Amino acid sequence: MSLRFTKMQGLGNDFIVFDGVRQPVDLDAATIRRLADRRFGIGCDQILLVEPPRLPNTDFHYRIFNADGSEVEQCGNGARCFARFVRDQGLSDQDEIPVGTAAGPIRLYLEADGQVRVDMGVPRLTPAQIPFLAESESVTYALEVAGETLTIGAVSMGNPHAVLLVEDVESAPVARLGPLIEQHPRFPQRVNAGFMQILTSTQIRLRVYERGVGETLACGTGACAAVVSGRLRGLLDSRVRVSLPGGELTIEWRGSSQTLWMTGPATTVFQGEIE
Ligand SMILES: N[C@@H](CCC[C@H](N)C(=O)O)C(=O)O
Repeated sequence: MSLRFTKMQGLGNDFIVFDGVRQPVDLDAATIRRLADRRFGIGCDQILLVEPPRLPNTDFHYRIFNADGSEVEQCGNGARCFARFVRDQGLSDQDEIPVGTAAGPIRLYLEADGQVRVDMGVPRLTPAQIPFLAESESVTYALEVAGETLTIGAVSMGNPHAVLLVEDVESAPVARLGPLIEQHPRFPQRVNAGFMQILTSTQIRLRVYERGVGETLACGTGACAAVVSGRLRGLLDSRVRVSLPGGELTIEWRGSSQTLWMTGPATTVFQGEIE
């Protein structure tokens, strides 16, 4: 089978994007792992698949696969690339694009300055929605990891996130704690682990160890979850600049039961065809 693809990136979080509207795309986990491999394949953190709509009042369905082959519910940097892709490929001529995901509908807005703004929906905080094993909902939880008690926030942006506060993001033990948190038995569907340094009430630094990938240069939903957790802890304002190793995002969230907005870039790197 020969497949046309586009390589894209949002803040260095990189994607292989397939148009599953105009060509049949049938991906199994082994094929995804092979395509995502940086030596034997094209290389990416996630594969994004554009499909015809499944949910009412949406124009497309957006599917996301991690480099380890697992299908996941949401991807923020991918959502911005998805918007740029459907416009550049002529699949849509709209500036506002409603899209269905496994986590529900989101809305993508192509801005005049080239940035993409995404209505990411309302963050989910109850343990069952994340999913996270806890007696009741709380702003922070104690999590035992390798003999240490960590204080984490737990947030779902459609996909699960644990958020830790650190003094200095550069020296944060992302490589040591990331995999242990990702696989922690209290997160039955595994989890993305964010390490957040608060600079001011309007600016944070963040590194994310992503479920199914490892540390990436940026995680859009991780940035959303960090701002939600920081705001619930009373440490952040409603509009926050998030500096990630690959660049910056702006996150806006007024508070509980409000929708969250993410704004940032989306870039095409190259196009190709693979057997
Ligand atoms: N890079 C993404 C998140 C991709 C999915 C994540 N690894 C998961 O398993 O939930 C983003 O930009 O949000």
